[in-house]
Amino acid sequence: MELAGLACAQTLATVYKKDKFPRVLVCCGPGNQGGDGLVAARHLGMFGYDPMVWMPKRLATQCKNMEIPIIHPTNDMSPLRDALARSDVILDAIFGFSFKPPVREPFDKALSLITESGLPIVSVDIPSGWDVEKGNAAGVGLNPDVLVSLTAPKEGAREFKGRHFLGGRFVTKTMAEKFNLNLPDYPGFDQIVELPFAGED
Ligand SMILES: NC(=O)C1=CN([C@@H]2O[C@H](COP(=O)(O)OP(=O)(O)OC[C@H]3O[C@@H](n4cnc5c(N)ncnc54)[C@H](OP(=O)(O)O)[C@@H]3O)[C@@H](O)[C@H]2O)[C@H](O)CC1
Repeated sequence: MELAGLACAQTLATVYKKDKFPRVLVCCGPGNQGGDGLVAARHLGMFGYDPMVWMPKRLATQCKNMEIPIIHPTNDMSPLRDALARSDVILDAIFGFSFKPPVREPFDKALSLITESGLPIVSVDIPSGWDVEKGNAAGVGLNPDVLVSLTAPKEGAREFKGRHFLGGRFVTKTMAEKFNLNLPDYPGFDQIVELPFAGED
C-alpha cells in the first residue's frame, strides 16, 4: 500500500504541477484502494500540495497526524459538492479491481458529482465504476484524464485512452516471469513509468 500510494502521488504530481493544481481532492473508497488514496494524500502533503480527503469511514490516523482535512460522507452530498468547488484536481481512489456493479450509495451520487465537476481526474488501478475485465461496459464509470495502473495494467483498462502510468514497483523478476507479466523497466529510482499511448503501436 505504501509503494502503491506513493506511485499514485507521483503520477498526479507528474501531470498536475502544484503551482497550477495545488488543491487535490482525494476520494477514498472502502477497500484497499481507499487505503492507497490515504497514503497518496500523505505523500501529496509532503510534496507541498494541499490535499483534502473524502471517504466513508475512519481509516485516517496518518492524515489526522498531518492535519489533512477529512470529509466523512453521509448520504448528504453537499460536503462533497463544496469540496469539489474548492479543488483543482481529483485523485480517484474509490474502487479498484474488486468493484462489482451496480454502484451502491453514497458512491452512486458521488461518481455523478465528480463527473459533473469537470475537474481533471487521476484514477488508481482501474477507473471507479469500470469492471476490471470489461472496462466501462456498464457506462457508469468515471472518465479520468490519467490512470495509474498498479503492479500491471488490467484487462479492463485496454479501452482507456488518456495518459497511462504504471506504478507499484514491487514485482520481482521471478514474479514477472511466473505470471508472464511483460512489464516495462522503471527509469532510475522512479516509482512510476509512463506507458505508450493506447493509440500508439
Ligand atoms: N493491483 C495490486 O497488486 C495492488 C492493488 N492495490 C489496491 O487495492 C485495490 C483492490 O482492493 P480491494 O479492497 O480488493 O477492492 P477495492 O478497493 O476495489 O474496493 C472494494 C470495496 O468496495 C466495495 N464495493 C465493491 N463494489 C461496490 C459497489 N458497486 N458499490 C459500493 N461499494 C462497492 C466493497 O464492498 P463489499 O461490501 O462489496 O465488500 C469493498 O469494500 C486495487 O484495485 C488497488 O487499487 C493494493 O493496495 C496494492 C497492490
